[in-house]
Amino acid sequence: MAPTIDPRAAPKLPVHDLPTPEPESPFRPRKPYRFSTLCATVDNPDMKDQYGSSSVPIYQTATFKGVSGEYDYTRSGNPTRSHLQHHIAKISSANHAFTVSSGMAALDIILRLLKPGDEVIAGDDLYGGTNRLLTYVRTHVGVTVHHVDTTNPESLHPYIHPTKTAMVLLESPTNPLLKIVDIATISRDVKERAPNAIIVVDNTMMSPYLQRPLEHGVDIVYDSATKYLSGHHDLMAGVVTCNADYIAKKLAFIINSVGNALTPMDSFFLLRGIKTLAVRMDRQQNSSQIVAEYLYGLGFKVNYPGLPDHPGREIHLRIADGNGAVLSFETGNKELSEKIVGSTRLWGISVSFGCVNSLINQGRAYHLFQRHASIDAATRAARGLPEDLIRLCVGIEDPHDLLDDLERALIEAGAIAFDMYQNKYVRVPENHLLRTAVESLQLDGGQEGQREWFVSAPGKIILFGEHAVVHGVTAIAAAVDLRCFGLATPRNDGKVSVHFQDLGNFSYEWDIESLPWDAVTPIPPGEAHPDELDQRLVGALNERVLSSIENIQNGARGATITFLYLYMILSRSQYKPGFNFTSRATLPVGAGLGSSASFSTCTATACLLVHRRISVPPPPAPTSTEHIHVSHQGRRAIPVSTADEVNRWAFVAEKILHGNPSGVDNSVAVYGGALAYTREGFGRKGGMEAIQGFKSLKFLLTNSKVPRDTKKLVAGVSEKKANEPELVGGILDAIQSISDEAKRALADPELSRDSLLTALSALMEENHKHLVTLGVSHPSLETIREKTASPHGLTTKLTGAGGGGCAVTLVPDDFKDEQLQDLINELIRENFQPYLTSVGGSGLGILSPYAEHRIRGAARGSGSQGQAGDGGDFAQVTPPETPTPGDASPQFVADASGDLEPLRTPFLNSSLTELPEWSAGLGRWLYV
Ligand SMILES: Nc1ncnc2c1ncn2[C@@H]1O[C@H](COP(=O)(O)OP(=O)(O)O)[C@@H](O)[C@H]1O
Ligand SMILES: C[C@@](O)(CCOP(=O)(O)O)CC(=O)O
Repeated sequence: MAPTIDPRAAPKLPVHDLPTPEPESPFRPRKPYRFSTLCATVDNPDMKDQYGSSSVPIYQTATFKGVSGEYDYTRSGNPTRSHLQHHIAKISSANHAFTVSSGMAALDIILRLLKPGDEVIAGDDLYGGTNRLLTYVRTHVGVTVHHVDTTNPESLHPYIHPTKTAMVLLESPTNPLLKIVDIATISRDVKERAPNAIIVVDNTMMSPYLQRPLEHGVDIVYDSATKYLSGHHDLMAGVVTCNADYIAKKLAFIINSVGNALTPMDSFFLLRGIKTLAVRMDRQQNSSQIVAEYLYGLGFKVNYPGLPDHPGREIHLRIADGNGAVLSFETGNKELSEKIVGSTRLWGISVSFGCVNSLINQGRAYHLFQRHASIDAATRAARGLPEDLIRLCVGIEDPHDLLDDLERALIEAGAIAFDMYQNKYVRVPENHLLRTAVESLQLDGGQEGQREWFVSAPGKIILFGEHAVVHGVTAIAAAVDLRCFGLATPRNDGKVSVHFQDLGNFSYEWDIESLPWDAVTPIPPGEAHPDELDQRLVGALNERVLSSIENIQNGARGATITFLYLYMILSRSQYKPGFNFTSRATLPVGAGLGSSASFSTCTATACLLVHRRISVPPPPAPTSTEHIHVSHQGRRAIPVSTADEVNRWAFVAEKILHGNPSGVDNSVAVYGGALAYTREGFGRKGGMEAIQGFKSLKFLLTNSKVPRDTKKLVAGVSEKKANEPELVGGILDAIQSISDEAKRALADPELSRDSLLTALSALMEENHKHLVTLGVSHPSLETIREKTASPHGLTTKLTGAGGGGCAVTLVPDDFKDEQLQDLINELIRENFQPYLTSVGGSGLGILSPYAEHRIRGAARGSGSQGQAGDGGDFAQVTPPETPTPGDASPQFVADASGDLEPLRTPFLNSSLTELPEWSAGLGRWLYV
């Protein structure tokens, strides 16, 4: 999308006296400088600096000595302010300029020209502050105010009185609806009918660069210089300009009497800001055009004069030189608008506009920030200020980043979704039911019945805070490049089945109707699961479903109950789809790397998808503006609301497997990256915070291969806490300080890499000792610590629940590859299982269900086909133990239709080393 505004094409070049180049020859007329040159050139021949300073000095003084000088008292005059006012007059085509303490102060000075009995005609889409002051003047001064639709010049005619009409207040474009007012025609009409009326224009939205109303017959122009003129939201100022000497005299008298002229310091800063007005505005309005066209292309109602069908565009083109950098759009739904505004990151939620940073706000934000607080709801409605209106004030950031951020917010809020037929994002219909219908139509191709869903989620390492996190302490954890995969394959024979290849190849199937439906209270879509598990359902599953399976091991029992619990509680009475759920992981199971959470996340996602309680918009397909979407290539294509829903249900699954989980593991499995996680309800502020700076760290994970049970270890620590509250309380506090310190160190840009690694090593050492005191270490873990410490000098701590499982070793940047290989070999000789892993990668992934995103034929084979996927950093030293391949247990019966499912066979057949690459090669993965 090319910017459509070329500032050089601006047709009008105002003629200014100062400064102008000398004529090139007596025959060639003087050529006026262009606007940006005028802006940057602060030059007043009548006020040459005694030292030739290039920047106007700040005369920070209240008084001036002597009796004959030009200045005596800063309220009445100050050299810094004089320079500024001269400069503003020059760029505004004005004979006179005044600067006061704010935009409202400027209007106040102007309104003081009125006297009792006067009549004012004003627009009906005015800034709330203007409205408030007008109301005050009306009630306290005895002035009559007529609000009319100034977009139609004729609507003023009935109110123009030859003698009584004293002032006409206009603004174009209006804020925030960007309505265009023909200030030239209105000025002419008013002058013809009421020659003494003063026509005033608020020019803040345009600035003198884009519009100089004095050139169109207006008498007074005012600007809130807090906006574009200064440009950085670092000062408040107002500007008043005019041509007529008699008006200027009155204004000067009022400003001096009131005493609100701009201070020397603010005058200096405003003068500095003005020098860059043109360049800022060029960039801001070019980006605005791009943003406006993007939103318009999505089908939103967009208010921006740069759009071809904007009402009054012809008039605007006549009176202005550009379209400005404020636009607004409507979503059709107030709550949706609130979500969009709340989901942006780069666009700041703030009042005002004209700053180099982009801002966003909306109906409710107007109330919150009192932007339009002085217009009550009824008046707002009457004046057509829609509650769902979102105003965008575009700054100088890279427009691609602005679009990226806006697009992500629109996706997250559910305002746009991918349309596979058009191969692009489109606006989602306002009606949610309709939206869901469209999604299911898109996903199912209009057919009833199921499709295959392939999902995956990462394991995690906890660097600091395991166990303590269960009791409300902050843990610091990150996703690892080892994942669990889950495949839901439809069945048409009224059965549901599971196949857990990593758990002794366990598989089983049930007639759906034979499940204990009498023991379940399904939770309707949109409702949350209660904090406590439904023990009636857990009991029924254990006693009536699992008891008939012979020799089922604990791991498979837990996984089966987890699956069936979610399957049943998420069902709706009429809709109990049959399918097989198969899981496999490149993660070692039960080793402290969060296999249970990644399994829980896959199970929850599969059940939610199959029950149609979540759906996925595919990522944008390649377009000519590819660079704009670069951050969405497969990533962040799953809306946060969907991720939140999965996370809630993955936590329920973790409760079934773990008893009392903290929620850190499933949060990492769903959101990926690295987080500081604090559980709610323990006095500290709960929640998650993304942690940067983790991804570049290198870790060696070593599986001790000693099996252990997280549920028992977590319960053991709780028991110790109950028996020895002081000891455990002290340890919890100490671990909290460790996590806090680690967080600080990771976020500290000043800290050198060496110091960071040293700090993290020391904190890991300390955290491990506390875990030893809590009784969750194991001799095998201590052996790994010794082997890595001597002679290699590396720091190792247990990670996860301990009691065996895994240890994590921080590998410094300068640690030699050969030495690392020696260490790895030594650990393998000791019968440990090392993995070199990168951290901080993607969270939940769903293979795009859209045919366009699948690679044909990829499912049939296994191994390295298609492009490498997200697991690119994966560097497994030795594959984790491959579960013994065996035949499916006798109970397992393939799909009754006899069809070979497209993905299931290759999924089961690919080796663990091939699995990441094979799955990545199937097509496009969508990530949280
Ligand atoms: N790939 C998988 N397939 C089925 N169940 C799994 C899988 N991975 C983990 N689980 C479930 O999670 C349990 C392991 O949980 P846990 O002891 O907490 O280990 P971890 O530390 O790896 O999370 C297993 O016994 C099983 O019930
Ligand atoms: C011990 C704990 O902090 C982490 C458990 O991790 P894992 O099950 O060992 O992967 C428990 C929890 O946070 O739920």
